[in-house]
Amino acid sequence: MKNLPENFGSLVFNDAVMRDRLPKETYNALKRTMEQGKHLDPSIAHIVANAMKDWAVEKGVTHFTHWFQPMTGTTAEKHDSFISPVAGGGVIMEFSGKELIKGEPDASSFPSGGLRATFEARGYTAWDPTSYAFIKDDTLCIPTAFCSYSGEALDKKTPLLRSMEALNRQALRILRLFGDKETVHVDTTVGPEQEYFLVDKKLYEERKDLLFCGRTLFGAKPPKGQELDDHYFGTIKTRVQAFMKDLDEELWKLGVYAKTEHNEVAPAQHELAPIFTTTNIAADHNQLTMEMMKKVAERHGLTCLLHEKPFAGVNGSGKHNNWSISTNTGVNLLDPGDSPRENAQFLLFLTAVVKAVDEYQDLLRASVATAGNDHRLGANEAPPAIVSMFVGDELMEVLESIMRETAYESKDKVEMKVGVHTLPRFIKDTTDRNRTSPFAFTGNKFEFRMPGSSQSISGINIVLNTIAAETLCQFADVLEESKDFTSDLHNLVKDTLTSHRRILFNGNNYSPEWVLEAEKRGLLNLKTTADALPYFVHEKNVELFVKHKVFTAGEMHARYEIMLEGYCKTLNIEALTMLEMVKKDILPAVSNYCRDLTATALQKRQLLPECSCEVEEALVKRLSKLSACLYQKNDKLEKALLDCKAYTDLQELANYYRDVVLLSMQETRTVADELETIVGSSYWPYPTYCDLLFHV
Ligand SMILES: NC(=O)CC[C@H](N)C(=O)O
Repeated sequence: MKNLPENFGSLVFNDAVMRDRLPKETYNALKRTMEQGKHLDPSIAHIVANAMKDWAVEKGVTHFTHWFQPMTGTTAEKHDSFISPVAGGGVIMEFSGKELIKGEPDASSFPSGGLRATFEARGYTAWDPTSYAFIKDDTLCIPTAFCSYSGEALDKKTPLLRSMEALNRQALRILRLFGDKETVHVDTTVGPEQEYFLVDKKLYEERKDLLFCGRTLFGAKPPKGQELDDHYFGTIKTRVQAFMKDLDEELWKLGVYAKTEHNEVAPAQHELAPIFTTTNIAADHNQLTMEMMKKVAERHGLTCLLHEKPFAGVNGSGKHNNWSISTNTGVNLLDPGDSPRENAQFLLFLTAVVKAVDEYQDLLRASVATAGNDHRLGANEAPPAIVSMFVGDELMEVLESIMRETAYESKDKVEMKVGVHTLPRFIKDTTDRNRTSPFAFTGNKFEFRMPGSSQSISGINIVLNTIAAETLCQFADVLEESKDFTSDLHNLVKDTLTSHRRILFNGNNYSPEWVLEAEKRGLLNLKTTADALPYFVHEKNVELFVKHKVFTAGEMHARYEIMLEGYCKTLNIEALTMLEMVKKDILPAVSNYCRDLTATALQKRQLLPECSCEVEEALVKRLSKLSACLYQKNDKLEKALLDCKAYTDLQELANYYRDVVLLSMQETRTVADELETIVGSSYWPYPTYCDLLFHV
């Protein structure tokens, strides 16, 4: 792209465009709404809408859409053209303030967890002025929140905005205690690292499992996997490089700060990391990034797989959520700073997060619970299902010295007093990394490594923002009553860290010893989605979200139901795909191979009766045995699926899928994968792992 700075955000109705095209008062009013969350005066909406339309039409746009994020995890849009008939049979292009502010898509066909009955179709989309409008596929897209007629959130954006507001309220209370009078707004920021696989589109289309499920349900291990670590940061192949270049350009035009791209550990796996930005914008941008990855891949004859575990035996894909808290004046509140005051404030925020992660480990686990992520967590470089927090050895030593009130083992052996002493400089520059940790402090932010690659980041950040808001709120309640701030602050940090020390773990999260140790510490180990989701609606968690006005109890129960249903439906589709692949493709392929082997042996005998047919005989015998076994396993899976009908309770059904259906699928796969290693290549009905992973 020529002249990148000039073309960056060329498809976004951003600040520069608004300043240029809006009357001064309108611009200022809109800015106040964006920066301070102030209510938008409807009278200015019309002026904004008109300016947006003129700008878009100049760029060849004919349609607009409210762009929203229903509970499907993807985005939704309904296109309307700008045309409005005029006398004489012509049209003019129009876009009203009303159309900008509010849309009325049919809400009944989106998951609502019982919040909407099918006949109650009405739902509303409402403009989110904090995220810029943009042009995609010649359509003006207005980022919007989506709610039901009675106001319940039916999307991921509404509660995300509410959670950001909750955190803002509580963080400001803390800042005031430290004498900060300037900050008017506190936001969380996120930089989500997006992992993905690229496979050849033609090969992809030959596999029903990839088409229907986004992951391979079968596939024997290829002779080479990722054991040589030669793909990680390796030279990028020409075709992939061309894809990345195109992708960057598309994203830059949309104002997405695409920054780092590299090969990941598994063959055919890659990563894109953007520069961090305000959380709701980061969430919108991540959705756009995933959409663009898929679209741009198509142009290059590739398919982008965003599933958490498309291939067994190699790394899965995560979305590491780099989360921080910062003020409107640009101060990162998770940066230790240099003075005792900054350090004290940092330690208080850090402690709030430690307490939040410990007390709400169940919610964090539930926020990343999907059928796809179950395959990833705890395997091949992904963190395990046990939530713990890494702070690095140096910071841990400081925290220990605060907890024990003993001297910190530095040159001058100081006893660390919060608010009095200065943190050692290297805390700020820490470069420690712990790839096995689910939640790692990385110098000035937290990297939550559990989220799956296909997930919207909204859900996890709703949880992060709200749990941090809660612990900050508790701290503010105590400190606002304090008569001796420094001493009370020190004690608060010390006592809180001591009570929540169990969540801090710097070691290897993969070791079997950690599982036992974590159990001793009383940490949860929720291995599957079916285990984790019920925690979402535990009393303390419902209380939390209701208290901070992020969810109503009804909205939470609806979401629990949607997530459970999603889990069951995903497994059902996977099991049905498996049945079909075995019956229609794998068994017939084995049969064809056997038939040819038999014919060869018979013909050989006819030609030369004394000639050995040992190979054909041995193969036919082995294949017949294995295919009979596959037939039985498939039958068992089919019966297991039929038995699902007996369950009317959704949680029980999810448990059944976890305990019976998944197990049965695994048994089927084992036999089929063994067959794949024996059947001749030209007979096998699908491209193999070898083809998929090494042929881009
Ligand atoms: N290099 C890495 O950070 C690997 C991460 C791994 N792919 C995951 O699933 O989280």
